[in-house]
Amino acid sequence: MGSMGRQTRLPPVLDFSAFRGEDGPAKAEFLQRLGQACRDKGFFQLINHGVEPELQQKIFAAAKELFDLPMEEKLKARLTPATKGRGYETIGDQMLEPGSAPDTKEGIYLGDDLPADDPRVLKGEYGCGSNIYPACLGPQWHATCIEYLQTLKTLARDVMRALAAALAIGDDYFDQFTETDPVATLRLIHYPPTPTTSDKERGCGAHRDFGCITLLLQDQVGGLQVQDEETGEFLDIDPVPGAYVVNLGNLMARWTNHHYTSNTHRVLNYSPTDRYSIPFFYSGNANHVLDTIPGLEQRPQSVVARKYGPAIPREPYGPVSVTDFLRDQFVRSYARAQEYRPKAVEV
Ligand SMILES: O=C(O)CCC(=O)C(=O)O
Ligand SMILES: [Fe+2]
Repeated sequence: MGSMGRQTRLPPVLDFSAFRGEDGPAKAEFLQRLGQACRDKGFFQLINHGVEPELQQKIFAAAKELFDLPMEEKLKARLTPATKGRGYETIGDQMLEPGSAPDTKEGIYLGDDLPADDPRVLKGEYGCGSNIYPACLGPQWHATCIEYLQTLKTLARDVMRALAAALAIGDDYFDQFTETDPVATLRLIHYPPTPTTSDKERGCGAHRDFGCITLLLQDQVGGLQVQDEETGEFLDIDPVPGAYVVNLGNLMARWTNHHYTSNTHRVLNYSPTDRYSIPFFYSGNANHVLDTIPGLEQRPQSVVARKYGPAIPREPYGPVSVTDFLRDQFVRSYARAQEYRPKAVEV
């Protein structure tokens, strides 16, 4: 394939104002390109999404403030089995890519603060709990995270409507999944430069996201790559200032009967600078039972997926709740790091 081929294999940058606006042909073209991106790689970038740059700057500042704290403070908010998918994880706690070394990133997971007597908390559902973060950061830090989380929930709901529109299943099809308290998780991540002396070290190992959609805000350092499923090649996703990188996860692939695909991506921060990124994972109502959307044609597995094995088995699918589907994948990614390095956190 020549340079033309490489160009066309890069995920598109899509203008969300075309979906929200009144210009019919522009909207139709947006939906056509969106559908194609979701079938091809399940990966695209979104601009003109309406999230204010000031809010994006505030959340990056919050991330830096956290990661600059002494390790002793950060470890007080550590992710453990008891914290139900919330809290701080240190370098090496997670291994997203089997066969690599544990990821050289640190991060924190945050979500809606649910009271201890919420039925979802009592049942121990994935991603349902209360936030834990270093107390020295104070309530303003937490308020910034919640403001950003709420803003991204609205954007995610709209992106889901666009995905439904592109599937021609009715724009509100996914509302059943999102209207009542969708599980949504914010992750702040810091990548020190990835050591280049080992071919096993990853900032973030190659993986497919677990949930439905991810809206990822990355800084200008670069290092995010998405795999071309036909050739296996990892393509650099050059940062577009302020844009969201939208990833479809395994839940969406399964729900759409593999009509839309999840994608494999990774981060190798080979720059000499620290990198910060803010993924937001949108997973829908915890107790929603997933079935396959009727009428969607299953797309064949790619050469790469066949070679390395699919991320999720294709058939048979019994009904599964969102919470069970997610928990399983999450737990395995931490258990893997623990087997590699027994002192890593137990989740
Ligand atoms: O930091 C990034 O750019 C990617 C993070 C990621 O893939 C994840 O948290 O699932
Ligand atoms: Fe990811």
